[in-house]
Amino acid sequence: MGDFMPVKGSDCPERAVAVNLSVGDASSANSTRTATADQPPSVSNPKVGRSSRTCQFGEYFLGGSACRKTLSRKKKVKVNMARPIVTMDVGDDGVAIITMKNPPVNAISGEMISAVFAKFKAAHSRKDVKAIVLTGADGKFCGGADIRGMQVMKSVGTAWESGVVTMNEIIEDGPKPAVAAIETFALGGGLELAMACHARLATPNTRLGLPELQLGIIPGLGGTQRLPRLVGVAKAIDMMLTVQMAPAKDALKSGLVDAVVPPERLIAEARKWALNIASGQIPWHRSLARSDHLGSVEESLKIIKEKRVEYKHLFKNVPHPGACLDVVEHGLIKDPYAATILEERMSVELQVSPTGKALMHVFFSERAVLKVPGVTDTGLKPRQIRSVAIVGGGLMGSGIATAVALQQIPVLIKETDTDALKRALNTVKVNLENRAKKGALTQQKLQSAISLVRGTLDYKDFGNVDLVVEAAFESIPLKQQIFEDLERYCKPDCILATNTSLIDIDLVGAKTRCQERLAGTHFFSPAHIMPLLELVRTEKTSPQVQLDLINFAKVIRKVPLTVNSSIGFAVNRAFFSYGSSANFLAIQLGVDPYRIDRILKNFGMPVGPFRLADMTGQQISLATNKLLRETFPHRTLKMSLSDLMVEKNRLGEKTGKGVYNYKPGTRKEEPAPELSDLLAEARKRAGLGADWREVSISDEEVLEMVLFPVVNEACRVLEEKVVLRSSDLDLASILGMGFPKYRGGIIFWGDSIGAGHIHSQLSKWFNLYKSNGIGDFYKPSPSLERSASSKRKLASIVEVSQSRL
Ligand SMILES: C[C@H](O)CC(=O)SCCNC(=O)CCNC(=O)[C@H](O)C(C)(C)COP(=O)(O)OP(=O)(O)OC[C@H]1O[C@@H](n2cnc3c(N)ncnc32)[C@H](O)[C@@H]1OP(=O)(O)O
Repeated sequence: MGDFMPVKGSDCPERAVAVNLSVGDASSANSTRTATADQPPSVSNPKVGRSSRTCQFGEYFLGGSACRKTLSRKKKVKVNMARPIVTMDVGDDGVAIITMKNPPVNAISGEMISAVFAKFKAAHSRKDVKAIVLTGADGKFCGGADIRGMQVMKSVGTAWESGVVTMNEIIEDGPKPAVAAIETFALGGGLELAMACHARLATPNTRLGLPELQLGIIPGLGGTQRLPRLVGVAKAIDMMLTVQMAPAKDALKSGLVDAVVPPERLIAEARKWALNIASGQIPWHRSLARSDHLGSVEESLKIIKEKRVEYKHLFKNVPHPGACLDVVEHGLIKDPYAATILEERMSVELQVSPTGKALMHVFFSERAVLKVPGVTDTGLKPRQIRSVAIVGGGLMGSGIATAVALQQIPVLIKETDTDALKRALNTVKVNLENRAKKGALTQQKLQSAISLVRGTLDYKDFGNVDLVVEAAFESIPLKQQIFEDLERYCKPDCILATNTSLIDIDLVGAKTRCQERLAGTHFFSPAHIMPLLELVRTEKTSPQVQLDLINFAKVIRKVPLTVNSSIGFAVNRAFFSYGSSANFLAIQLGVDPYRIDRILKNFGMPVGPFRLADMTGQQISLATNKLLRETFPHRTLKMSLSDLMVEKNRLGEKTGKGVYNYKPGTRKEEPAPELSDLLAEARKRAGLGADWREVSISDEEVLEMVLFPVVNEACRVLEEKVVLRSSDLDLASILGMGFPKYRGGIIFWGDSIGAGHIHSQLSKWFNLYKSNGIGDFYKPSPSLERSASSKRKLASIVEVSQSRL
């Protein structure tokens, strides 16, 4: 623990940035203070002091009037405008309890923080107050700054009005000790407030962290400076960069909290602690002044350098992790006080950056997807699924069984013969063991999970299961037969689901009577790893069954995406052109497939289209393509390269050869020397004669030619209301296809480019290549066309229609 070392901000000669301090209307903010610092480290496009509109501290957290005006113009943004309340009660013992209340998570708006500061000032000026306890209402401390407010913020502004200076002065440098009494969570700005207090007490169920980086920003209320000084540089960086939320007991161990106490004693203990600081029995720590967790500057810089290497993968295409480390470094080399001011500036700059906007959009998309009008808002209670049966133990079936067993739910796999059954059970066992090796479950849980997986060759064992997931081949007659059998053998309230990735559920269940308990559960491969689960409903699927499946998805740690039944559902439908457009570029235009993959990877996709086809299997890519060509004959391209690959038994990873070659026993791809011959043969078969010439095309256009058709089809998915809202499709593209999260999802990205540009490029390629026999592949969809001509966002194509559900 560091000794008490008063930090008087204005005494420090190094603080060079003039900061005009004025916080809202209610605070102490009439004072001005001059602080100094060197130039801020820059983020990708630093514009501090150059933007057009002033950002006031109150606006930053959605309290300012300008921000309210922005909101009232944007009526569609749903914001909780209930006024936050901050109360202060002074006890006979001389402790002022300041309580933040802003349901549901006590988020910090401008109004709220101004009120907190005002209460601190009031407590400081009252003679009967000896010490202060800061806490949150309703059993929660604070979930951080109000993200809605940050989301609608448009520009940084010219004149800077800092809030962190006020916080430093009023809380940390204030004349009376303050203790944070923390329950449930202290996150982001919440933890920053707590760290500015002189001690922190938490209940055992509390989680603490600075998760700002998940939003594309960095902490902005001193977190990058105080956290390293409380827990050490390495741990602080790990926590911020990996968005870790430390449980109370770990926080105690690392020094982030001073004591863990039961909830019923939290306030009483915090009062005592605060009084003991006031009376000098406990040291009066000011976090910014501490150095007991820091080594020498050289040691700290070495750690930062190593962390830049360790987390290199997080820095690709985004500015915020680098900015975070820059500010930490700045505070270690220079002055932590000045660094808090730089940190706050950069945090706000990042808030208006494309990455910030995209990641905040994803934050709310993740929450919106759980809300299904007519299902989750009806007061129905989900029924628990206590046992599951899977029909078919192939790659998907065994993956699904693994996902279920991982959560300690009994699972029964049905196969058609003993050998297939043995293979399936063994695959599940190996999957589970691999998860255990990665730390996902303990040895005890592993043994228990393995014991919960059983096999059968007979539907007679299905009598008691609550859910059946059919994971057989993609054959309509086969699936129809299975569902007839299931209806016969399963109990009357058993949910019957199919894992088809493409076929309309109505078609699968055409011969089934119990339509209300029929649904699709479309897992993505590998099913025990991929987080998305498309829950496909028909007109007849009952709300109860939908709710049960949403709940089941959460239990098995999947994100449930409700979609209306249609060919390919949301993800496969929107992305079916991903591979076929790449195929067209490679065969018809002569673009090197490896270059195409590289361009897509640089953009942020986990793998390019050719590597993806090798991964899923060329046969599967071909089968999917065939089905889609039957459904959308005018706009589905033939996958001539996949066709050839299958013919030559180059099925991808599993045969060690595909578009790439693979060393036996590895998944590491290498360029295949024979590819150019294969491409030549594919061209010949496509009727491209001796006069064929490759086309010179920029990387940017390659990227657009692969991804704009995806946006185009995604518009159709919205138009047809396959998904409930555009943010659902954004999330689906991220979780199902690995579309880069920091680009906000396929529609959000399309809107960031603009419907006009996408439309004009597609129209150009449509006219240029229509003679190549590719039909309407590049033709803009009517909804894209309308968005372009009306200059409306693509996201507005689908409106959530409660009445329809
Ligand atoms: C200056 C500072 O450094 C900047 C910051 O502080 S940025 C903010 C940093 N904080 C965060 O990133 C934490 C974000 N929130 C969370 O992780 C989780 O919401 C939580 C752990 C606090 C609570 O989780 P949980 O109980 O599961 O509730 P959850 O469903 O996530 O949230 C409840 C509601 O609160 C909203 N909410 C949560 N945190 C919010 C926040 N910081 N701002 C605005 N709304 C928030 C959610 O959108 C949701 O709204 P809805 O009911 O309309 O969908």
